[in-house]
Amino acid sequence: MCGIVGHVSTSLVNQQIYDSLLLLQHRGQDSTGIATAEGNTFHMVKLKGQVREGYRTRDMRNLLGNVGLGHVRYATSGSAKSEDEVQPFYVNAPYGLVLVHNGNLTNTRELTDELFNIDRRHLNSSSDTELLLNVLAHALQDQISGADLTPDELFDAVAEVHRRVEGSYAAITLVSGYGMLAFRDPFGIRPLVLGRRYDEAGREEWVVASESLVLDSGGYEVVRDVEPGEAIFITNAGRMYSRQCAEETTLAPCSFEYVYLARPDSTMSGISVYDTRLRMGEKLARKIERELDVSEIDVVMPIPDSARPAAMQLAQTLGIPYREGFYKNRYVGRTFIMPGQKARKKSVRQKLNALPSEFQGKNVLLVDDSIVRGTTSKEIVEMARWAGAKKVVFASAAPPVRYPHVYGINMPTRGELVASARTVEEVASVIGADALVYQDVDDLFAAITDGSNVTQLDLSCFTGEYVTGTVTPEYLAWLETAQTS
Ligand SMILES: O=P(O)(O)OC[C@H]1O[C@H](OP(=O)(O)OP(=O)(O)O)[C@H](O)[C@@H]1O
Ligand SMILES: NC(=O)CC[C@H](N)C(=O)O
Ligand SMILES: [Mg+2]
Repeated sequence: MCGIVGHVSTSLVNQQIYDSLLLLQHRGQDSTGIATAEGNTFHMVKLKGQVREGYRTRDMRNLLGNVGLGHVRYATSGSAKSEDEVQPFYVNAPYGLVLVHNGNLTNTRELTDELFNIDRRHLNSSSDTELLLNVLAHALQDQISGADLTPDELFDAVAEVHRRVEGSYAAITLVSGYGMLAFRDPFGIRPLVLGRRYDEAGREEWVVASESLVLDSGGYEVVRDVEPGEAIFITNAGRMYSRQCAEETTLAPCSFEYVYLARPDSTMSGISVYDTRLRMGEKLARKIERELDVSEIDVVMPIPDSARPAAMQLAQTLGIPYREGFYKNRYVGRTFIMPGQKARKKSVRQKLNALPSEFQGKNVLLVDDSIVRGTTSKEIVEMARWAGAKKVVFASAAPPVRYPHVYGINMPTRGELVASARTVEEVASVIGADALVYQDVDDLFAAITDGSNVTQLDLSCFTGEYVTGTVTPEYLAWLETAQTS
């Protein structure tokens, strides 16, 4: 999952983009890039690694202009290591376009073939984002009629993107000389929110971003989410246009955003991530009450960071003390989104350390937001025992992850998923826990949607049902071989 942001401002935008990307760092750590538009010229800086270590003062100084966009990447297509796949992507025609993308396309093979053999467009990487940009550029080229580009021509091009492209995409594009275009796939799988503020002269400044916390911190009001299938165009002068560009839309946001990916202080589709995690904790507590003898549990502990709100609420619901027995090194990034199993495994130990005084002679209930590959939980259970725990019970605030996630989270092969071909008891034994309780899918659904207008979610990694309806067994088999590294 990546983080994207675009700003249309009345003053230099480089620092704002940098600040926004820092706030979105939890969505991707592989690489980052910023592009700005100064008149008809794009300035662009792309780097491997994270925002804080990457950008130098001289990079920032060159990023001139009042309009720009940025990206933090967590690779889901192609390779995390490839320099050629760092976003933004650029094409010089029509007009000059740069694009950032969060999501994952599922018809990349067909698009690659069509773009080369029919549209005669050159592709220089195996990134699906490069495909998305080229489909958009080709469609826009077909739309241009007069000397000046109109919002409707841009929106018609997005409509063509919706017709050709399958999968998930929240994207932001700069159109040289004109402005910034943002659009979201017809299922709204990946998030995108629009914000506005006023400068000292009362002029509008706009932002679109993956998460609302970017808006909060920049002093923007949340205007609304970009609707599924909708496109928004903001001119360089700050005039905003929008249009629904898809023939049919169904809002089905990715449930994994609420489980793990998004920051708790963000709100997506009108649903607070933090409140969702509290509700997940409460529902999981009820299930634990039904399945285990709760009086035997001495303490509830979260696996930092993402499990904290759920574990806190779970402990309160059960009336059991909540303790923090694992201490986290804040300088190690998120382990799940690191490329490569070796790095992930090493990082869990570097990242978390157990405090023996909290474990000695106790029956502990460890709560994590999810168990995906089982890398974290296996190490954690071992550490809890080493620290002196008598009994280690594990609870996952998400249901078993049994199916590949094809919409922008890197879990493409069933073989990697610890729960894919195992019963709950078998997973418990793999991770070394005395007992294991998973959230039910219905409870997760209710925890996310309760009190909101959202009636559908992408729950595919838990259920195997893919909302776009275009994910075939043949595609999933191909994915296993074309795995991102
Ligand atoms: O079963 P696994 O494959 O290990 O994946 C699941 C773990 O990975 C994530 O933590 P991560 O360290 O990425 O981030 P966090 O600090 O936000 O919890 C998630 O919160 C789980 O703890
Ligand atoms: N996680 C994402 O959104 C990744 C975007 C794109 N698929 C890439 O791999 O670069
Ligand atoms: Mg975690």
